[in-house]
Amino acid sequence: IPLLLLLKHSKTQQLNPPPGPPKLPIIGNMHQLGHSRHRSLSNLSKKYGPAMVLQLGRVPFLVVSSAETAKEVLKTQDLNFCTRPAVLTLKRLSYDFLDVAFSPHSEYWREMRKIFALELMGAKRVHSFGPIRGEEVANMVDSISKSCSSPMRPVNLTEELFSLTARVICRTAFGKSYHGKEFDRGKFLEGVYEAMAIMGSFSASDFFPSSWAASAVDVITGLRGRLERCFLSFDKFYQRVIDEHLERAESKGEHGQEEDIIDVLVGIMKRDESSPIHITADHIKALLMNIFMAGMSTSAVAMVWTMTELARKPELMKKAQDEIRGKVGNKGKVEESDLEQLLYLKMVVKESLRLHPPGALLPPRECVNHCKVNGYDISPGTRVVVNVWAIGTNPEHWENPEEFWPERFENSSIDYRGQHFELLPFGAGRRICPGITMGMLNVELAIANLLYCFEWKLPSGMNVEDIDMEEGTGIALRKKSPLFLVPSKFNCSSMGVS
Ligand code: HEM
Repeated sequence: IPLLLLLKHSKTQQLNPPPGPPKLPIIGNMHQLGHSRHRSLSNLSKKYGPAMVLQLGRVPFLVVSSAETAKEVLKTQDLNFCTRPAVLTLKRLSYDFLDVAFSPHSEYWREMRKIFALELMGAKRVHSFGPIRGEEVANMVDSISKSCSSPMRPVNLTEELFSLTARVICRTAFGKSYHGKEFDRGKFLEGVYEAMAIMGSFSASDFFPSSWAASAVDVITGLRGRLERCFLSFDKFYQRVIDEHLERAESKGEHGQEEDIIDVLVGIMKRDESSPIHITADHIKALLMNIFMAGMSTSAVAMVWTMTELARKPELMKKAQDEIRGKVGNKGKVEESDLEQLLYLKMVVKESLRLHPPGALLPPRECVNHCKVNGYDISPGTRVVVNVWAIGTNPEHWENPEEFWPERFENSSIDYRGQHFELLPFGAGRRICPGITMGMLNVELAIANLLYCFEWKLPSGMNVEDIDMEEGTGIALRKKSPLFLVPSKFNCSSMGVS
């Protein structure tokens, strides 16, 4: 035994772990995370480097803060880092990891991801949901137009944009005719926010795995109870919607409407004998959880930050409006087919995603095999967090990184689809977001119509410096306080096409 201990000791001595701040007993570096995790971690990385290690409770975390190191982890060694840790809160909400987003890397995940990326989020399917996006954006424009009748009345744009994405995603997932009973629209949205708050909250069991004391802490803080209530209300609701879709499929076969996401999944469930995975109601529920949690607030958060940055720079807003109005002319609305030619608008959205990535820290990955990153040894079981916000504002990659300056992309090929590691709002590698096309269509169409249909001013007495840029807490990096702006209707009929 002493010989074995000696061997083990000499082996650990040879390891070269990444640098990191000194840690306290038991909690490690937890006290250094602060209110704004991406900013605290970014500050620490300025001292300890782009690959630094932190100990949170019993769990070691590798924090990545430069494009080069992100490329190493997300591309060169992706296979070693593309599993997700088995986090307890996510286990319940993902039906024991039957989903895509939190399921560990395995043959099962590959099959489910294929279904998600090709059958639910493939280009053809996403475009088939175009009429839903168009109608719901028009409803938002109508709702805002009503406010224009009282001059200088501010509109809560945060509320309008969250409600827009909720309507689009609900209709895409559940279909046009669906009206909830247990979970009406307002309550459903509350449920989604509660689930996201739970996912973003501190669970002692995740940092002290297999500890009875940590489980007790989660019971005492009420986290376990909240999680169970949240899970049960979603479960009951999803079951009813799935049953309705099954009945509809039995009774009518073809019902003549455009297929919604549950129709597609119910179809796979029925034809599925030869497929490697037998899809059940629980698989459908787990995927619905992903669609609501990963798809809804990310798009809305991106829209709010884009309008906030434009409100702070009226000259850029005017430039974007001139482009849109010049290209779209007097059609009365921007359609999805117009978006391709709105190059400045695309740069504006890209710049907003650089400065305010909704996923400021990528969802954690876990190292599977011992390996080296930047010459440092990384042990299996180490969780890996990529600080997308720190990379997007790293002065080594970006000129004047704090400035909102869409023109920086004018002669640049940098794009957000996982090939340019200085810009990672959708992540990269095998785990890259499979909802990019749908997310970007939601964001660009909404912003284009807001800019085309209205002139926007700040509420009276307010200056651009007064716009509150504080970030909220939670799983998506949202603007903390709602954005209020004053709209006035723009006369689109006066426009010609340039
Ligand atoms: C602007 C909108 C969106 C943003 C900024 C965004 C961002 C992200 C990010 C950063 C990740 C993690 C990627 C990684 O770990 O490397 C992710 C994963 C994911 N996203 Fe999105 N997303 C958006 C829209 C959507 C939409 C509309 C859907 C589907 C309806 C979706 C579904 C997913 C799923 C299922 C995953 C997990 C992928 C996996 O682990 O294999 N996202 N997203």
